[in-house]
Amino acid sequence: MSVARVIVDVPSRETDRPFDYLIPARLEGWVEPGSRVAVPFGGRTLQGIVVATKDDAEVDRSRLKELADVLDAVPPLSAELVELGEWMSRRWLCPLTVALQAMLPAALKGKTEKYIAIARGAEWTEADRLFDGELIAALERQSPLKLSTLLRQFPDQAGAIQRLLKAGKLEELQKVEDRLSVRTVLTVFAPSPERLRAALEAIPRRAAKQRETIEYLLAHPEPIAQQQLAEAVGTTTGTIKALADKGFVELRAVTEDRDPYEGREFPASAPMKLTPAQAAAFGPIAAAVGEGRHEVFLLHGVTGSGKTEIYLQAIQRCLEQGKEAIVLVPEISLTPQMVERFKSRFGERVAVLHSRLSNGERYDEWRKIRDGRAQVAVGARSAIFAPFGRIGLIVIDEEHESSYKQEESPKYHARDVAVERARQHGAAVVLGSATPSLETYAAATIESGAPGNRDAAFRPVYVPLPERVADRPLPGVTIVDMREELKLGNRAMFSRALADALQARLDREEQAVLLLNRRGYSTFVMCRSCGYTAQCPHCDIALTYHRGSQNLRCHYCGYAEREPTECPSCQSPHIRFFGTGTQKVEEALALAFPGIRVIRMDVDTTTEKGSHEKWLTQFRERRADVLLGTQMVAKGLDFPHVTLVGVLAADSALKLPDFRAPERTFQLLTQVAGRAGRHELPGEVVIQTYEPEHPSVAMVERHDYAGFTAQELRHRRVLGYPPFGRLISLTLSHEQMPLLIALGESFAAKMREKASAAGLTGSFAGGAPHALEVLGPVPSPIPRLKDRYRFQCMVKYRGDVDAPGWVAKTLQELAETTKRSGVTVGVDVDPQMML
Ligand SMILES: Nc1ncnc2c1ncn2[C@@H]1O[C@H](COP(=O)(O)OP(=O)(O)OP(=O)(O)O)[C@@H](O)[C@H]1O
Ligand SMILES: [Zn+2]
Repeated sequence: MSVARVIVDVPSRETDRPFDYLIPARLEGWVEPGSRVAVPFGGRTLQGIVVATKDDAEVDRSRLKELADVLDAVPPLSAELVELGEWMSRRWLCPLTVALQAMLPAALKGKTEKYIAIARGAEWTEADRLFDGELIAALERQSPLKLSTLLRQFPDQAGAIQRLLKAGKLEELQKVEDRLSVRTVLTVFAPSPERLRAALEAIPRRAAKQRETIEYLLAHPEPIAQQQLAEAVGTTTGTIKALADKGFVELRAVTEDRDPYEGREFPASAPMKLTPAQAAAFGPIAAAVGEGRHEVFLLHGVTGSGKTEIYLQAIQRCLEQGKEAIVLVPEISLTPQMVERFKSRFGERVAVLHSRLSNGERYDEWRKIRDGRAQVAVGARSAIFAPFGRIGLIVIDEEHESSYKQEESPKYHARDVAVERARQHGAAVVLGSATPSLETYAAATIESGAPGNRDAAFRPVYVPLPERVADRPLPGVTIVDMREELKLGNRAMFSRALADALQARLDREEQAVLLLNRRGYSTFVMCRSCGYTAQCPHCDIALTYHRGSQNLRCHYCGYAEREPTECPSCQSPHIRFFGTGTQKVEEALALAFPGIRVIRMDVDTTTEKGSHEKWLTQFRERRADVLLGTQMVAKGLDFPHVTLVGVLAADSALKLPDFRAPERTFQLLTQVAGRAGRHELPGEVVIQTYEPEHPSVAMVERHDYAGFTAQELRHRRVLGYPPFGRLISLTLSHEQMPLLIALGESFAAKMREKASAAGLTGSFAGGAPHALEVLGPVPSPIPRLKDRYRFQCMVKYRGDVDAPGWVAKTLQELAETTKRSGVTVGVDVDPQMML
């Protein structure tokens, strides 16, 4: 008998190591790295993942427990993914189980369920039956029975169950339950023609329908769904069941994939002839894919330069090598239009993974990948864990998107995972963007690399694509200073330039996209008389006004209160809602342009499943003049009749206390501007702002990515921010502030000790090649959430410094103190959000 090393699904630092279990004889041969198992752990049964197996010669068998069960016929993870998980847990300082669980489809994240069973040898007395007869009868019919089901049937019997448990007549069991549901279809399997003919002999003449069914099967011998067969013959499923009961045909439940794109047609598309610029960019990528060589490319192509066609042809090349490809796109741009481009080219070979699928649908798509029925996985962030075994290419579209970073643990960045996974597979990586992140751009273009940026080995090959296809020009951009508008007496939401441009579109029956940049901007409530703003009583955050329910809500803790009619502080009735919501813009459009047809896309109008698709189809079919929305209208859309893009409040996110705010603003504006004039009709862009001279706005006018980046990189270099330094942030939270400050200070002190012990004496600002600095503890930008104070420490380092290792070690040294004080510690390595 051998031993399995299991990572048990308890996400804490203390249990973050493999535990050994004996593999009982009945499970021998079923257990390998990546298997999902149920194990006894601390008196409970829990789910775990096997990370290794070993011979029991090395261990003291008498001390080990046995595995309770293996949960899948085919292990959901592979040895390669288990190793990737180990790498992630070191890279982002998270427990291994957290990394491994992130790779499983939600349907496989088992939950432990309690079951009640009749204890072995239990004997019922008259009294038992008298008091608890129904309960006992239910268990006698089906034992074990889920506790939750039992309590649903007998809502007031919790006491009785307790009593019988204590008396040893019932026992409690634990099982790991999958939420996995497969759809099965009853399918008829016909035997050989000889046997069918024999059946015909045996069935009496009066059973006409049975005979017709057999005759039908003689003519159509392939397996057929029971329902479908009944319809074809013009009978009921009863007839078929009767045949199955007599053994004339076989009836089996067959698993069927749920196809989220069922009933949709994807007209086949042939590869396009690449433009010379595309061909030049494609060359080196195709070579690496063809040779099965690991190489990372930064495909820097302006909006509408035809990057997607390059992805498609690179994937083609990859499939020709008999390998598999993963394509990541931001969740928000996983629009039907994007999916269609892949499905049209590769048809059935494409599996799509995104969060708008149901758990069941996602599980089915995932199985297509694992079982080798799909070779291309298109999906959002977590699709990077697609269970392929022979990856030849990984594409990350819009590589600068912050949604590739997961904000909860494991706080991984899909781009980094992609590079590591591709390295293991000898696969090529294509990072595509019109506005690459400064980190990637610097790594690809700065001669010496950017010191301290991720790992030194990250040196993408720079592949530019500076022009749009077919010599189409980039759209002309007009920047409107809204302060000037105000001076001239225009108090409207739309500048004259934008209003004129919109009117021209209506006259010419062209279309417009309007972006309301609302990141960091909310509809809050303020008193005009005293300046009071409505705050959450539990968090240091302004409450947001919700027009639908007419209440004020906290987006962090869910607290809600009724909309005030007077100021709670000074009783003035002049309490107003501030901030421009998309609803307000919609109303203003209707007033200014009577009869205008507007589609509004924001969180409120896109909650329903399929709503994205519905709106975009309507817009594509030109059933609306304007597509108005938040960030979600900025990306990936390619509509021939859009000739105008308008941006309201371009600068609203610039004030956020985040050093990436200018970069994000520039990216968003450039991306949305890129939606205009992508086909024959030329495009125009109008950007309204209060800060026309800010580089994030001004450089968009000239489509000057290089200029913006050069300037921004100079700032970053001075401040030692990425890509010229790396960050690890530590967030501490607790109800009592002093505990936080004390723990934060111990952390900072211990980190500084380690730095000086390693001889890091040079200062960060002084430009030392290897340096480490600890900032804080200081209150977090949101200093209180859910009644808990929040403090943070920031570790800034560059060069050859093992800061993540030191942080891990320091947290270990402080584990006792942390546990005693009850302070919650969150670590974010290479954080993307500073809030
Ligand atoms: N070789 C080609 N010949 C003709 N048309 C092409 C070619 N390549 C791409 N196109 C067309 O050019 C348009 C823009 O291409 P695509 O959407 O791939 O650009 P992109 O670089 O991905 O843009 P963005 O980053 O803005 O999403 C599309 O309508 C596409 O069909
Ligand atoms: Zn709150």
